Amino acid sequence: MEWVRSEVEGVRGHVPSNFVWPKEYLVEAEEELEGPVVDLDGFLRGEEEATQRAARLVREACMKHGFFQVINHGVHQSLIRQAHHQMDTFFKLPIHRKLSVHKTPGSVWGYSGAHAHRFSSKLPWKETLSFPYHNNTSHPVVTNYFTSNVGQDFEHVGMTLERYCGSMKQLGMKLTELLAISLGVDRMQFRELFEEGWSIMRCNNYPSCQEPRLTLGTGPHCDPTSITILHQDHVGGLHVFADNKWQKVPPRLDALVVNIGDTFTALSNGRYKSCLHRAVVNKYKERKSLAFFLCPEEDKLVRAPDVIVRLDGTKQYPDFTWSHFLHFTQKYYRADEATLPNFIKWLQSSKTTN
Ligand SMILES: C=C1C[C@]23C[C@H]1CC[C@H]2[C@]1(C)CCC[C@@](C)(C(=O)O)[C@H]1[C@@H]3C(=O)O
Ligand SMILES: O=C(O)CCC(=O)C(=O)O
Ligand SMILES: [Fe+2]
Repeated sequence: MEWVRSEVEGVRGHVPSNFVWPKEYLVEAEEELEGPVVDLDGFLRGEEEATQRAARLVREACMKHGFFQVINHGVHQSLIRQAHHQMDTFFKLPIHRKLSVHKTPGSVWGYSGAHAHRFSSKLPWKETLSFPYHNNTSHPVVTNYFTSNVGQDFEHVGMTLERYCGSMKQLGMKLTELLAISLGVDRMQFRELFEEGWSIMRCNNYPSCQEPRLTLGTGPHCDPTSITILHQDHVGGLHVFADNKWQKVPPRLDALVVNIGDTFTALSNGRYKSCLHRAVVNKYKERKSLAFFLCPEEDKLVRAPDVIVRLDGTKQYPDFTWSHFLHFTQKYYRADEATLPNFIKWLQSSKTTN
């Protein structure tokens, strides 16, 4: 509880009131989600039939709820294990060291305990560490992030997480191809937008909680980003809203969870749903997850391909840049289930007032 005590006063073994979520958020999930588990092996080997099969599954899942899992994804199991281990090394640090990389206002990067420095109610029962990733720089950005912000003794942690991010970026780029195929556009359609983009890597630690039914690890939201590739540990706690109810995503250590985010919804002209999801906590076990958010290059325009817009007959979203959207979520709006429509309204009203 050290991480909570450092941020919030008055912890007495119960859940402080700013961690208690209103009743309507606390509806439990009864069922397990039968989302598709897409085998990527044939697609990654360039086999045509397997690619078409994978694209069909992805298309169906993205139109329904924006969520699927992938197996045979090419990321070594041992790298995933090591990344989890190194994230633990960070979260086990004494609080004063974690706070030395505390997020600064308006920035996505750094350590955050329950986001208590940003919000005053509906606090999430988690601590997070977020850092940027880019593969085409002359220096190892993640390793440098750790050595210059956490300490020289974190070089090895940084190097492992750098390799993990490298694998995520590579897989993310392949997923943009599969998504393009599934939308019926050129498979390289989205490459240019994402290739040079900065991705967001976020490590999540959800401590066990005395009263897990009163709070949430991460409240209901759609990721504002484009494609999220998540690995959850064996504990379980990720829920997806599908068929009008919350459903549990049972952990599968060999699988990676893929979510469509708001920015990809805009790129698909609204055909693909941004996945509404949340994470719950439990009384006995802490839970960890690694979330890699693939983002477009900051100042390039996010706009659905003309072929799609022509076929659909209308353009659902105005053009915007990821840097503008990211700024909206860090300065003006706490990401939730309606971030994209509210961003569009904000964009349009700021155009008319200027
Ligand atoms: C652009 C972003 C905003 C958040 C971090 C990245 C990607 C996901 C977003 C987030 C996780 C969605 C749930 C709410 C949030 C506040 C959180 O609980 O962490 C979001 C992130 C954030 O603004 O820090
Ligand atoms: O921890 C999880 O399972 C989900 C985390 C999440 O949704 C996020 O970080 O955006
Ligand atoms: Fe999320």
